[in-house]
Amino acid sequence: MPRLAFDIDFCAQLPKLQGTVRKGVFDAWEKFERLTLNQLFKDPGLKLESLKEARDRHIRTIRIDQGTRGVVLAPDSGETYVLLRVLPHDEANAWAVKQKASINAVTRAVEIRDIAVLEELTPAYERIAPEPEQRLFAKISDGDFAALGVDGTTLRQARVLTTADQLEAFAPYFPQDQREVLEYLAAGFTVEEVWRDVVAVNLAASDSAEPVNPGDYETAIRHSRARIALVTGSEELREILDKPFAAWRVFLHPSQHKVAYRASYSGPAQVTGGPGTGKTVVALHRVRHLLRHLRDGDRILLTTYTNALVAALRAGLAELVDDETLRDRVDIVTVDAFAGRLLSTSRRPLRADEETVRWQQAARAVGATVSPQFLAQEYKHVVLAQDLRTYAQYESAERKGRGNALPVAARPPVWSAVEEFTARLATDGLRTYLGTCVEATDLLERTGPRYRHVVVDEAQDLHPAQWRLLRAAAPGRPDDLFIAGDPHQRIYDNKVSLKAVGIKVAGRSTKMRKNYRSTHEILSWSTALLVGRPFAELEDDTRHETLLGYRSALHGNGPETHAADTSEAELTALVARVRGWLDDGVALGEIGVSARFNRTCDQVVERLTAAGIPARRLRADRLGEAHAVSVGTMHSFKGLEYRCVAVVGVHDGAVPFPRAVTPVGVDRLQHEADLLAERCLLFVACTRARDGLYVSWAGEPSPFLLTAGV
Ligand SMILES: Nc1ncnc2c1ncn2[C@@H]1O[C@H](COP(=O)(O)OP(=O)(O)OP(=O)(O)O)[C@@H](O)[C@H]1O
Repeated sequence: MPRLAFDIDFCAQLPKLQGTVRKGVFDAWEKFERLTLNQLFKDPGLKLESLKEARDRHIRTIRIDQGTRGVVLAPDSGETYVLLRVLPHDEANAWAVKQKASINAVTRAVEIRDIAVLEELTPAYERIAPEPEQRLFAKISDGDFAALGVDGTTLRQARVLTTADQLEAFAPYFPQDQREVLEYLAAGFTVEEVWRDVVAVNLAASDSAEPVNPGDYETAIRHSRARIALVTGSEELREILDKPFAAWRVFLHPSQHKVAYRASYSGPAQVTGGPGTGKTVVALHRVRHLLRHLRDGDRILLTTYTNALVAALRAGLAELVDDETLRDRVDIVTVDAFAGRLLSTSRRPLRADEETVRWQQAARAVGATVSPQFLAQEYKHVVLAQDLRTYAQYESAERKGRGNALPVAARPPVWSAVEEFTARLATDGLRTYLGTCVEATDLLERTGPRYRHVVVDEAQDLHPAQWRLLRAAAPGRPDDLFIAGDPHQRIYDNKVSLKAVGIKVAGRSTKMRKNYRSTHEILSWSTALLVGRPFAELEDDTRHETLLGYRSALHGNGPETHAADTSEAELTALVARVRGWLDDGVALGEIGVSARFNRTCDQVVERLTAAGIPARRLRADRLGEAHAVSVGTMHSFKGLEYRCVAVVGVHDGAVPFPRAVTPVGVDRLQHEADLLAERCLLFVACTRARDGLYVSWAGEPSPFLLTAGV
């Protein structure tokens, strides 16, 4: 039976296609379902035409609606055709004649290349190329290229390239799998790494040891799951057409698929990766996989850091899992809310501003002479982090990672202050979030785990007390914990060795490298904010990594920066910028504005509203609001994304915010950690942007911006 499948590049076009064109696509798909190939070729409405000047006779066009044609891959063998692009009539023909389809000899997947453009570019580059040994791929042998699936034609073209910039110019025209191989090699990955991380993951889809049959497109299409969607029913197609941004539901990269749909992990598993590499997407698909195999009575906990992210995860899961009763078996809550629910306590959580006063009172009551800031940090980073319950334990505790010595003789008053602080909280009907986690963990350890699986997103900011709670929430069995996080986006100072909290992910940790969100320009600019900084890996504090090696497949404009003389002028410029985006067709709900302080956010809302641009403070219950610009603090932007993002108030004295940075004199290591958290905060805010990033300040720019070339 014939059928029409859909290429990922067609899906990328979807948001821009008009309703009549989408309907035309739907009608064409239906025809393929109803008619035989013979009938399809004769159908006067479909007009399945070959093109006279086509470089590849397998590339044809079909009628979508008046004036619009679809370009399809129409193989001789098999009955599956693939819709590659939908374009106005003349453009469709012009594009179609230049394309050539082939089957990758190693990955066995279908690839499309713009052979006409490649053949035109190659001689021009050859003329200006230096000696072969100075060219981009001089050190890679033909044999290695072949082993990675690079064919003779691509090899000849790749051999003329001298710089990564030249590769970028060629990239959109190269066949997809081969392009990825070239880009990773150019980024400095070894042949072995590219084989393991790029090629082998693609291979997983095919199990045959037979040589590839270059004419068997039917099989090759099945091996192209990462790029070609086979739609099984009209409902599924309607969903794809109606929810054009949800490409991640359909096209997982093989590396994502492998991690999310692995049948089982023998213990806790972890996925790491830079911003926008699809960690949340993988976590959601993992939940779908676990749901499919969940036994009666078992439940899943899907947890993250903020309420806004809870709302985003809930919306994401609803897109991925249609069955509501199945979805009801997943509890989606923040870790703190989970702890509070377990205890069903009526005690009120302590606000941050109340904490300092209470530490002051506790210190005074027991005659301790240390500062409230020191006590708060000692409680969080030593007492709660190491789960110390008695003075004897505290006396012998190592205080690793603290930058100030505390001789044993000085510890009794500190411990007394801690006891005083916690006792007063209890009498006053108050609690701290982390203290609640400790109590909830004790409860679970007495009464037993509540979930079969726990899936954690944005894991990098969790405190050891929160990790212990999650560890206790599921029994230590295969697939107990699935953890997604990025150490580069740590914006609260919780450095955790997972091993120390009883979670061993060694051998079950995967790193994602391909950024699906931001353009290459936004990603590299933002990365410059961090370059040269060592980051502890989540699972092992002794290993260090840099951000090098993350790549974005998308291109666009670079970030725009704006230096204003005054805050007033900065707000005026912001209004103009937002208006510019709106004029360019960006929807209100696709714009986010972020600042370091609540106060600035309020001013932004006020100014935008006064200018007639609807704007709202970001709230979990309003995520995805279509009719207003979202305005929120940098902290609240964690994990979210917008088509266009403005980060404002990035001036000296605000980022880093001096009050959030412990003075060197109080604790040298804490000072460094706090500075790094502030740097990461700016990085997180900037990497929320998909297509457009705008960064502004009044007066002197933040010193962090200087590393990004401002
Ligand atoms: N395979 C895919 N195909 C298409 N889009 C994808 C794919 N994977 C992820 N995306 C898109 O990329 C964007 C980033 O994904 P996601 O939020 O999962 O990344 P993340 O790694 O969790 O990001 P961050 O750490 O910055 O919060 C989203 O818009 C998502 O829909």
